[in-house]
Amino acid sequence: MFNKLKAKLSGFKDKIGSKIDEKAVAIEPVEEVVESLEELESPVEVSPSPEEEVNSKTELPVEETKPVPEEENKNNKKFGFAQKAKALVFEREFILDEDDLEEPLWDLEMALLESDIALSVSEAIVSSVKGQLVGTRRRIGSNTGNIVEDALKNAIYDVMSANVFDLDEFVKNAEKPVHIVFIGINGTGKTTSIAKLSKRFKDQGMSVVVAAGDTFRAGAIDQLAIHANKIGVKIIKHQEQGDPAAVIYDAMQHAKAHDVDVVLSDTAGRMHTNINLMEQLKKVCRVAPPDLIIFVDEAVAGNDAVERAAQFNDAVPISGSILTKTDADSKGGAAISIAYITGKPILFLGMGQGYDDLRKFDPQWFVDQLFAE
Ligand SMILES: Nc1nc2c(ncn2[C@@H]2O[C@H](COP(=O)(O)OP(=O)(O)OP(=O)(O)O)[C@@H](O)[C@H]2O)c(=O)[nH]1
Repeated sequence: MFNKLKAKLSGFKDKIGSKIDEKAVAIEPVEEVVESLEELESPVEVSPSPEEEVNSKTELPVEETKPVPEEENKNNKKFGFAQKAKALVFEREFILDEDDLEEPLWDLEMALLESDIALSVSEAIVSSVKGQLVGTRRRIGSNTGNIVEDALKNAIYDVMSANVFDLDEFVKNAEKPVHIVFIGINGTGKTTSIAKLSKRFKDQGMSVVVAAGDTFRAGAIDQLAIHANKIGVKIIKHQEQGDPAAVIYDAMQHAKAHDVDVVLSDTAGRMHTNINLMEQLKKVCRVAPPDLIIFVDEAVAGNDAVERAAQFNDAVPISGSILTKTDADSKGGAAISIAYITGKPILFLGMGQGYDDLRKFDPQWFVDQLFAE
């Protein structure tokens, strides 16, 4: 999972590491300067501490303070510089500045874009990483990997954690029946995700009905019926080519009459650009108002999935997304971008074809996966 993206992020860490090594080597000559300054220095008085200065000022009238001879003042300055340089070198620290980061950050942005992360999201990540690293003091020879990794983790976590909410908790606490409508294009795993969630809610002790609202594609009703049968939940269905709003309305009536907890409504796959089908979706939402609308798309579609999510969200405001086929996704771009672009959270990740291959989305878990050995 996300192997290509993992390799790219690790490349960025290495690049910053080499920058730091270069800078460490460049600092070495300063040590020689310090040594030669030390040879030059004649013993001089150390400048008084601020406390001594205050005391001396209170003890002596201002006019009695003697001016420091010019030669002695020079030595003091020299001494001050030598002290500072010594501190710099002996503590062997330096500060990362914008110049150090310019090239690696450019490479990072390219790597993120190549991983199908949307432009605005890549920019947000790069700007956050930059903000965290510029001005960071580093001890030469210390482990730089951690600060770079932490900066990347924070930046990715921030863009992925938009309005996170817990679907299980929502369903548990909402007035029943809870109605959830699933939308998206053909073949991305909508029906399979409905089946997975049916099992999840059933395993939590809730009663579930599925509504065969995809009356458009031949075989879609049978496909859902097979899943419902395997999982042991009721299906409400009409004839193919029937009105999806009518099927879903019936499913809600059935749920109310039989105290069913959750109604999961399938809908026909449709392109976000198909105005008639999008109008049909709005009708479904008017006739049987959903508590939640979940957009389903496949992670492997990358930027396309993110653009579709944004356009569906404009037509019927989605509550969140399920990204399927993450088990086959090496780039991770859709997963990283979708919540930031839509402002709606990822709810679950589909991670295989089995009913239990559904993972509740946790941005921290995702970010940790990206940096796992
Ligand atoms: N590897 C993998 N395959 C998945 C996942 N989710 C769904 N699939 C497979 O993707 C294919 C399409 O899934 P469906 O659930 O039929 O897709 P759909 O969106 O309902 O398609 P339509 O009925 O055409 O609208 C099936 O072969 C599923 O088994 C997943 O998380 N990982």
